Amino acid sequence: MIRYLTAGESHGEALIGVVEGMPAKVPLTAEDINEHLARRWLGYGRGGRSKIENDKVHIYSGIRFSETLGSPISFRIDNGAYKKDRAGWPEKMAVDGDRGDVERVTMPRPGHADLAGMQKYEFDDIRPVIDRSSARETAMRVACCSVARQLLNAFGIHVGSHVTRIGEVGYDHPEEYLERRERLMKEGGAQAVYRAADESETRMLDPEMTERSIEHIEEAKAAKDSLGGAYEVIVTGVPVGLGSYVHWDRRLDGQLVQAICSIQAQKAAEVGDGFRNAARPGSKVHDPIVLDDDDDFARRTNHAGGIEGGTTNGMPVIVRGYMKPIPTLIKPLDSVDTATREPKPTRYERSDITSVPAASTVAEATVAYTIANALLEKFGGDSLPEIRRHIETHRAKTTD
Ligand SMILES: Cc1cc2nc3c(=O)[nH]c(=O)nc-3n(C[C@H](O)[C@H](O)[C@H](O)COP(=O)(O)O)c2cc1C
Ligand SMILES: C=C(O[C@@H]1CC(C(=O)O)=C[C@@H](OP(=O)(O)O)[C@H]1O)C(=O)O
Repeated sequence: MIRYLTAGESHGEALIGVVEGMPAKVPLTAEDINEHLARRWLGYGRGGRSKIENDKVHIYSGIRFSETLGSPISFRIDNGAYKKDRAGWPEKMAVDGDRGDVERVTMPRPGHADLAGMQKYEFDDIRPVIDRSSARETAMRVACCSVARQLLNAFGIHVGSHVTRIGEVGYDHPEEYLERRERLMKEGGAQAVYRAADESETRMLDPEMTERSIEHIEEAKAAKDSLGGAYEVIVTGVPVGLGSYVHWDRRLDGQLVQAICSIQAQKAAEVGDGFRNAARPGSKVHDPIVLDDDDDFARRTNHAGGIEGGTTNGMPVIVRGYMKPIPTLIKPLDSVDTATREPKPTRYERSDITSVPAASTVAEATVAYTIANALLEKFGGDSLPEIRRHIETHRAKTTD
């Protein structure tokens, strides 16, 4: 099993990550990771911080001559804001010494981790909560999960995503983007989907929807408000039989929903047409079993999102994520000063208007990690060649 840990405060010096359990001989370079770090900054609607950061990973261990060694892989990503912001972060986030005259933050923002976090850890200052709950952490998550993604790539399993909604602008039914998405998937799997989405400023597959979503973000900005949205993560090339129905925590659908909701501000997730299926009769939901041109089992449709009984059925895996609007608004919200208990409006310094395009790339990463572990659980081995032998034996069997 691959495990990872991230450490680091948003305005501290750097983010640190350690990935353990990665098999040996998987091709991996800093560039493979930096590509996805750059993609995480795509998307209209991000705030001032996006102009400051230039995320690049520094690899310390676990890789030699562009291949994994099977030993723990460790990374650092510097926080550009630490030095470039004029806020004095080296003093405010100092590891040594005492507080001195560093001011306490005492105005909690509704919707952020601020108040619950300070009550939980008994802080009289929100700063530590702001800094660790921040989605800045997702930069290191993307780095760690890109390692798992490399393992999947080696077996022709690809993960991609595209945004389906920003606030009020979005597709009402998957049919509206299905044709375009299917064509891309036929051409180049999930990779073709994410590359097409990356061309759009809001990571949408439809140019008209992109334009409308940009206008909507501008309207929200003018109204001093923020927006949420939705996206779809697709995995192509997935073998049959990952996950299981035999026990609750081995169900891959449950793990994938957690992979999405583990990301800051993601409040719902569905596998396949999950929400819509609840309102439809079984005859319009369950994907008919057919034989394809090679006499292999296939499905005529994919409302199940590639998973039945917690187990992959060979169709593309499809998971959708739903993000709430960003909690830091230019428009003040009602709150209470935790130091004086005086009701006061929140203060605004800097924030994204929306981060749905960024969240969709983080979701690719967490889904890749989940699928990579399911792959290792079934076909595990200590090196890429060993896993390949296990997969080939299985593929030969299932196509008999
Ligand atoms: C990529 C990304 C960027 C985000 N940017 C901001 C931001 O600029 N300002 C903000 O208040 N929240 C932002 N958030 C959301 C907060 O991190 C999140 O709402 C907060 O940690 C509380 O967690 P919860 O929403 O899961 O309850 C962002 C989330 C993601 C995924
Ligand atoms: C730094 C990132 O996102 C940050 C996530 C975030 C939050 O509250 O989650 C708040 C903002 O940070 P700041 O308050 O410094 O502007 C975002 O920019 C990033 O994605 O790398």
